[in-house]
Amino acid sequence: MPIVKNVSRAVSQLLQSSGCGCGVSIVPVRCIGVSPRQVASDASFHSVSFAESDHPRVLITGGLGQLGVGLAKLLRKHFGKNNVILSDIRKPADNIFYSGPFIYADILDYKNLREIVVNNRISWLFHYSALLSAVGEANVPLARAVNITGLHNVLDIAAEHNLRLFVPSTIGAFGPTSPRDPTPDLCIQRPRTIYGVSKVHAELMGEYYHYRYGLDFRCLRYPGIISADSQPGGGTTDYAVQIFHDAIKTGKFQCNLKPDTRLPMMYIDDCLKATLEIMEAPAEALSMRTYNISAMSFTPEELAQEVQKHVPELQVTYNVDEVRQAIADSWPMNFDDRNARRDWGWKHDYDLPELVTTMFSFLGSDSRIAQAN
Ligand SMILES: NC(=O)c1ccc[n+]([C@@H]2O[C@H](COP(=O)([O-])OP(=O)(O)OC[C@H]3O[C@@H](n4cnc5c(N)ncnc54)[C@H](O)[C@@H]3O)[C@@H](O)[C@H]2O)c1
Ligand SMILES: C[C@@H](O)[C@H](N)C(=O)O
Repeated sequence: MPIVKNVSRAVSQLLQSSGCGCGVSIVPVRCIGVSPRQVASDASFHSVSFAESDHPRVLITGGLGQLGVGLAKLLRKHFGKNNVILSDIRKPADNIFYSGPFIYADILDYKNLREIVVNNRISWLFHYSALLSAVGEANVPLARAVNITGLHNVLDIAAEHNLRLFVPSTIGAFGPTSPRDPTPDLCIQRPRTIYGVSKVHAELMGEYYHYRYGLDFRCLRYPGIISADSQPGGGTTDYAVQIFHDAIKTGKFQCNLKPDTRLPMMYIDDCLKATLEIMEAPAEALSMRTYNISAMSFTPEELAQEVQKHVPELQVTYNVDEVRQAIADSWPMNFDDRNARRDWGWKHDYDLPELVTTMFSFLGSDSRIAQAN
């Protein structure tokens, strides 16, 4: 009888302690072929990390998309080439394969992912695999599997192995009933795309695992990201990358959004800098676990005018894609990122003129691609 009493007291203490996020000692552990179950552990994830002198061992999922290769390059500079493993389900180009460790990892294969984390002693995981807004609408079952089931696998493995976990969210996590100008961190989130729904789910699940199990979950809501040496993966903001390539190649650009569609945007270097900064921020500095980050906001017309300062002969026409336009019309026009600036010192470097100049200096010469090799 006393044993039963002690056990029930311990269980009730554990349940009461949930919510503070500190010292919670139940971890969800999944057994292959068995439904999720819980085992006791004395881990405190907030304090568990690598020793001060060590570098984290990093895994990037979905690393061959627009953002992953640049992230690997930045992290390898900080933590050493062999401490950062890039992964994807696609075959890497030679220059990427030979620039550092690459591994096949399907986030829908829980066992394979767990094996990679264990065998490589991973301590930080950047979860980049996703189907973006436009391709997600074109294949909802796949988007649901990758963006939701895949996230569940990543969350369980991260909690089980005490990982620090970064999951990017997006301006697409807001919807038509959210305040759009500006959009604060905390407000109504009722997105109308499977992409947005899956990202709100990721934000909430990550925060739930943080408060319930102590998982060190960190999340940034990225604006549309603009990069010179990597192609976007099928989103609503892709036009803002394509215009540079078309301006150089043909001098003609057909935009699939209306000229006055205002969306938050960011240059890739700012995005990756923010990602590293929030992962390095001391836990005490983070009053929240999901932050908006912002740099600039523009319309296709404003971007075209800035591009025409470099390519005056550029001709821009508009052929609106109804799916993308409806998505863009439901997203924030301006992003309020005051909390990120206050809590961990977020500050962007690139506004529209610097972005455009930098894009042309990279695209004009192939210097950036050459540097990556
Ligand atoms: N690029 C942006 O403008 C932007 C903006 C906001 C948020 N984000 C987020 O940042 C992350 C990276 O974005 P991105 O632009 O590089 O995306 P992307 O679409 O370019 O790349 C996603 C990658 O995920 C991989 N992937 C698909 N299914 C997979 C699976 N089953 N297992 C493993 N990998 C799989 C794809 O092969 C692809 O290389 C995503 O989570 C995205 O939602 C991106
Ligand atoms: C905004 C972002 O999440 C992505 N670039 C998209 O348009 O889907």
